[in-house]
Amino acid sequence: MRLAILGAGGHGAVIADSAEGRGWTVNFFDDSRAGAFVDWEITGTSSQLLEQVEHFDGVIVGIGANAVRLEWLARLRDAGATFATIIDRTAVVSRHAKIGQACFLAAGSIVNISACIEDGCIINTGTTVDHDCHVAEGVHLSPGVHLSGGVNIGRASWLGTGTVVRNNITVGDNVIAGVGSAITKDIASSQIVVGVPARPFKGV
Ligand SMILES: CC(=O)SCCNC(=O)CCNC(=O)[C@H](O)C(C)(C)COP(=O)(O)OP(=O)(O)OC[C@H]1O[C@@H](n2cnc3c(N)ncnc32)[C@H](O)[C@@H]1OP(=O)(O)O
Repeated sequence: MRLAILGAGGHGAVIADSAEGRGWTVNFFDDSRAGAFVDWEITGTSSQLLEQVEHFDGVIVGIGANAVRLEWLARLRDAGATFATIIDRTAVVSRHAKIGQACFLAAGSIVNISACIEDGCIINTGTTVDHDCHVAEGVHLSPGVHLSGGVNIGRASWLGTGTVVRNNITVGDNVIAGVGSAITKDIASSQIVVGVPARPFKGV
């Protein structure tokens, strides 16, 4: 099975590592580097991937930035890509959970019963998504995030490393939660929050 990963960076390499553990042969495409990359050779650019997309059994975008990842997923879908969801062999996913297309579930992640992960999400290392959660498309749950039961995370939101969320909370679209946040109340869309409990981020 041939996998194309768009984006030869740290996140792409983590996906490749998990994908090989699942029997995929990895091909990287990237616009800003060529030649050798970790244990692989970069096959070509994003334009070349768009031209060759039908030659791959699966395609995934290895770009952490949510808006950029979603934009590329749309372009690849229009080009006729078949998306792959890569679930590391050490991840635990309930057979009663729903996982969308072009998602990555990293090592040690857990998705429990009746959870729903929409397309293009990253459930990063050691992150847990408990029962009845809904994670909208293009969300990134960074390493060590813990969603209690019944949590809703809106489109393209990014929860930083170690964020924890109380049960039955709704986080809007395009929210950023800084590392170590504890989200105890609903968060409106397009907010940046940090802290314990999480409050609006004032910046510098
Ligand atoms: C495998 C992977 O690596 S996946 C990627 C995981 N990465 C993450 O989770 C990173 C998430 N990003 C963050 O937490 C960032 O700090 C952000 C988005 C909240 C803020 O970033 P910036 O706007 O660049 O803020 P900056 O770093 O300049 O910090 C400004 C101030 O806020 C403080 N601050 C930054 N983040 C936090 C936080 N999470 N909690 C409390 N305070 C914070 C800083 O200490 C600094 O305080 P100071 O002015 O007293 O020195």
